[in-house]
Amino acid sequence: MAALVLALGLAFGFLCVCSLLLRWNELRYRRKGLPPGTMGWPVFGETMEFLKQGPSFMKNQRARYGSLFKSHILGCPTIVSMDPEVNRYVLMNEGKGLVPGYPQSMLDILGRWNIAAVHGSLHRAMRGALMSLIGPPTIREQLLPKIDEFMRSHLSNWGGNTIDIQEKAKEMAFLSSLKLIAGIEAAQTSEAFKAEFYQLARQKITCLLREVIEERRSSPCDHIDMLSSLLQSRFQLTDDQMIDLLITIVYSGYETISTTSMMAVKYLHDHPKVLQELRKEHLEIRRGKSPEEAIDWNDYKSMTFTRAVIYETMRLATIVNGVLRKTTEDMEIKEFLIPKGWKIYVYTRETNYDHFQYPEPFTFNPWRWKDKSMESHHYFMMFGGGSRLCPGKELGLVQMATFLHYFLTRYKWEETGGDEIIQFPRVEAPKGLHIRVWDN
Ligand code: HEM
Repeated sequence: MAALVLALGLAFGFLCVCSLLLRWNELRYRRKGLPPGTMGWPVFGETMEFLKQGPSFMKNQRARYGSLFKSHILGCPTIVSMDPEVNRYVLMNEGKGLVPGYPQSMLDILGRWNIAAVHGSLHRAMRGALMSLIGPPTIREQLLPKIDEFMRSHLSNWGGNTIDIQEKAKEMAFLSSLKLIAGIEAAQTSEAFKAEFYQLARQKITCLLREVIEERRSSPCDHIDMLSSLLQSRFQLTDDQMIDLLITIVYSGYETISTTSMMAVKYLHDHPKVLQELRKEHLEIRRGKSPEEAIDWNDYKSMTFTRAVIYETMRLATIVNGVLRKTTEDMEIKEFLIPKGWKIYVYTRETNYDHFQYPEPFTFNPWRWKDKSMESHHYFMMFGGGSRLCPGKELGLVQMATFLHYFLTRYKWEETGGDEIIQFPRVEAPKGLHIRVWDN
């Protein structure tokens, strides 16, 4: 009996302490004008709930507090915005007291000069340098032929095998960017990079890139790749800035491109009509070409259904949940006051499933993108917006379209079955996505 009373007493005491802590944390962040919401536990906030429940946590909070609410997630007091108007305002007004708000862990990998860590005139200069490396004119003249060559070789000899398409898509994204940035193709060098990259070993990647830069300076050969463009660029970046820019290119494209490509293969497998129409588009392009002939810019531009399939994949799978900003001064948004130093999570995921914007939002329907105005719609934020609109958008699309071109024209496939795909915090197949492939 005494033990029972003691246990009940302890449980009661524990509940009292918990509710006091929660109450204390709410009071700590109570400020006039803040949006409604809860702040969770001291230090940890609501991070556990957010990571465990993911999108449901966001939806529940929205149901209780509206599209703009406060929380404490990922170590910071944060305003979560699921309001498309506010999201657009935040993205379009970077200069007015808003800067990127990514965690230190990400900056540690990408470096202090990475484009997401710099603002103002330095950001404009880095962006100018980056666009000259990966903008549409460079893709057309220099990058597309290399991407074509890479995809042909990467997608060879798959027929008759069972492969993990998640792994192949990751290799595709990583190795193609190495080829584009510094012409790295030798298996030995790319394997060295891959090992460090997969372990997020920034220091070693920096050393490897520094060696490549030194070699390039001492070698008399003419190279045509991003590194040589940077070395001759009018933007005159320092070696450290160049290295951070190159690392950012590899990291930014890696997960986005590989995951979208894997999910496109998944959705195409599950939707034979879409697959049929897409294959028709690609066979039509091949019809006028010899097997060894590369695809060119006009071929890419004619891939309108492919573009629609890629957009629909990115929308339905939600490859990017949102972007983070930090306030550098107190600011007013929609009659609320956001204190200096708070994060704003521009959470765009739910916009992808908006019934008005995308009727039957949970159906995979690439035809909805045939209406070209969808891509320039105010609420289309899958590539961000404003002065930080993804500079790799076109390059990413070209890489994925070329990958699909060779995959569909060369092969047929079926899933071996049983592989699980999770959607949050990021889209992945924890044990891989295995497919049996045979020649077309
Ligand atoms: C499916 C492919 C891709 C998706 C969905 C995507 C998405 C995004 C989004 C949402 C942003 C905005 C981030 C923000 O506002 O804080 C962004 C920025 C960025 N992306 Fe992409 N991206 C893709 C491919 C690429 C590729 C291939 C590259 C590089 C080659 C790239 C490089 C960058 C860079 C450097 C930024 C930062 C721009 C800045 O801060 O000015 N992205 N991307």
